[in-house]
Amino acid sequence: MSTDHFADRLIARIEQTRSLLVVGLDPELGQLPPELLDGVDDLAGAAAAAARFCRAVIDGVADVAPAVKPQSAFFEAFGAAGLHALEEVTAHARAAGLLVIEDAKRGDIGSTMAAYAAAALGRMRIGERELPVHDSDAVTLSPYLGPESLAPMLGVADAHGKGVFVLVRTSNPGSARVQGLQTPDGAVFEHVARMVAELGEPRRGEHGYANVGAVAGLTYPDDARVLRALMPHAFLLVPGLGPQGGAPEDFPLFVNADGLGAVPAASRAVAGGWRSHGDAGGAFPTVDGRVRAGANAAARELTASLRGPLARADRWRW
Ligand SMILES: O=c1ccn([C@@H]2O[C@H](COP(=O)(O)O)[C@@H](O)[C@H]2O)c(=O)[nH]1
Repeated sequence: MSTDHFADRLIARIEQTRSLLVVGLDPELGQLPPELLDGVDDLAGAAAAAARFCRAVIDGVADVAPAVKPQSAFFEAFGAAGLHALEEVTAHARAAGLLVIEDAKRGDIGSTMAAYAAAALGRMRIGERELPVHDSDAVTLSPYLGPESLAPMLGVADAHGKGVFVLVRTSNPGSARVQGLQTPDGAVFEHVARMVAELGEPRRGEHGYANVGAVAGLTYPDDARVLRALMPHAFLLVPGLGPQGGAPEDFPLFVNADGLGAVPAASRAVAGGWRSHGDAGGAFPTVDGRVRAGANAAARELTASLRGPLARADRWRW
């Protein structure tokens, strides 16, 4: 059993790749180069094409990003073949050295969460044996069933060096309607942030960061300060770059003074790099090469766009 700590592993990868960028893998078929879908006419073929696309993206970003974030919905949409594709993509990313954050947004009563924990973080007990299942490094969780609903997932995370990211302030426009509701002690998302901090306090690694992180949308930069103050030791997973309109210049608001504590996540802006960056003078004759090169160039460009604003923290003067 690994006793490594998720946040320490994430920091090690950040230092190795000199990048904070988490690359989302959202293989919606419209995002794939059309050649990958030539002759595809069933779910198994579509799932295989999606997996091939994700493998090429992974190969393109393995040296320039610490982690990938497969969106499980896009894999589940292909049925059983999609689950197989998700496992294959996860294994490919881990073999390439990337951490894998499964974006599954799980949340249910405790007994069901134990099954979700086995499914996402990779251990299924059968009799005396504990068998590896789908081996992600972390998973996103919904907090709305309360802290005890998260306990089984945290138990598995603690035992196996894994992590969780709890939805606190999501990037979508409608999040304000629920998460932004005001109570006498602050907005609902502030209560959730306090819960994340409490759950994380006994779960801090060598670098001081907890294996309980939070999702905080880049599209709500005005809330970054309060979130950072309420959860100083949580890693924030910050989606919203690119098509959702989040501005790279706002990302430093989510980062701690040590230059750590937040990782931006971008899916379409990187995986879609084959459209804009992937054909440098026809240098990449294969579709896989084009996807790989496009993702690599887009990831480098996004990382560079964050580096300037981050330079105030010593760690990022690279
Ligand atoms: O608050 C949240 C939480 C999760 N997401 C997920 O991130 C990606 C976003 O894709 P982009 O192409 O980078 O916009 C997607 O899988 C969402 O489910 C989020 O956007 N916001």
